[in-house]
Amino acid sequence: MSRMLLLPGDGIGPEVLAQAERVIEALNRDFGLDVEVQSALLGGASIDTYGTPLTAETLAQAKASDVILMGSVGGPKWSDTPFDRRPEQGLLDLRKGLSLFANLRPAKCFAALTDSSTLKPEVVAGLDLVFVRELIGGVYFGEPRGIEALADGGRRGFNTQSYTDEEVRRVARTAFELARTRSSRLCSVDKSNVMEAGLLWREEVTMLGASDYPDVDLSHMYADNCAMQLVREPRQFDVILTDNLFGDLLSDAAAMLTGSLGMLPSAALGESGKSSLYEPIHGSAPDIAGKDLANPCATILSLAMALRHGLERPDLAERVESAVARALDEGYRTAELTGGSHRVGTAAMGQAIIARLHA
Ligand SMILES: NC(=O)c1ccc[n+]([C@@H]2O[C@H](COP(=O)([O-])OP(=O)(O)OC[C@H]3O[C@@H](n4cnc5c(N)ncnc54)[C@H](O)[C@@H]3O)[C@@H](O)[C@H]2O)c1
Ligand SMILES: CC(C)[C@H](C(=O)O)[C@@H](O)C(=O)O
Ligand SMILES: [Mg+2]
Repeated sequence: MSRMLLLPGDGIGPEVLAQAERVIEALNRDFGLDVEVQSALLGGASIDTYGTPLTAETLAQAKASDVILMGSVGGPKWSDTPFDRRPEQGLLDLRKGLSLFANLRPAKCFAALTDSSTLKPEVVAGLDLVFVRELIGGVYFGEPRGIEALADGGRRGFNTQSYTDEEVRRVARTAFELARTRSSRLCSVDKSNVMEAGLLWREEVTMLGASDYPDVDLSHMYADNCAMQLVREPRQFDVILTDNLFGDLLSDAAAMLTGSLGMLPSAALGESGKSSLYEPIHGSAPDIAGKDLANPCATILSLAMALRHGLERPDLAERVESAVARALDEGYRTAELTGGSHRVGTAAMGQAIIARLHA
């Protein structure tokens, strides 16, 4: 028996996670999955109940779980509170508290959605790349940070971009290992032309590649060029290794290559054998929350990643991914996706996927 913790969060989080939960129930009932599910509050929902976005109990519960599946956190209700009491801080504390340093964000264009991208079909058809985003370092966590009053009466906001050699090496290892299971090509993305932390990043990745992964074809790219190349010719990439902030930005941009932000799953991994966290890359989408409009595919595909990486059930991961592909092939589309023949809401999309688990 494996243990899974569900953290629905805020906005569309509970809506999309409810669909993933139905998939888990179906897998437990019909396909030999043996997962015990618990739920807890995270983000704004936790602030409203406990006054803090992540309680010590929930963190302990997460540590005691094999895998954690999260919806999304945040929203306008909490956007005026100090950083340490914002919903997003709960997620950052969870990632840090579990030492989840490597964030895999696959951007895959399903055949049925080739026409749903804002880019030409011939640019995105067959796209299949993965970001390996460093997740618990960089400017998100660097000190000092703050907003201070200046002598002239003005104010200064400041954050610190910081990486140690070991922080770079451990996430780079994940990326090199992943590249070996794919086409053995790795592109490391940084701003080593501008930042010392970027220069150290490039040097460490280069040294690690030369010493431990000479078989992997390593290239480097500046982050601004990478943003441009992603929309110019995205299929040149296979595995992209990058830092916390660039990975956040570039993965949202890459989402549109696949048709929608609502399609991209993610896996946050730490040391093997420890708990890992799975979540769609999108946010709480306050503009569509509570309307049965959200696309649950990213969350259901995140569950597939949990089955593959955390629960050692690659067979069930493939079953879930195939069910998503089939639902799309048969024309099921949530509101934000173009094309298709069955315009459905969040719950009906979940149902369409569950119905295709058996095929
Ligand atoms: N991992 C997370 O929990 C996470 C990620 C990103 C943003 N956020 C938070 O979410 C809140 C809203 O942020 P935002 O509006 O900038 O980003 P967002 O990702 O919530 O939404 C951006 C746009 O994409 C659409 N969208 C997102 N997910 C969708 C889905 N599954 N189906 C259909 N459409 C979808 C939204 O309707 C919106 O128009 C903020 O508080 C932000 O901090 C949380
Ligand atoms: C909500 C926020 C902390 C988070 C991030 O910036 O990492 C989100 O944008 C993401 O992509 O998971
Ligand atoms: Mg993001």
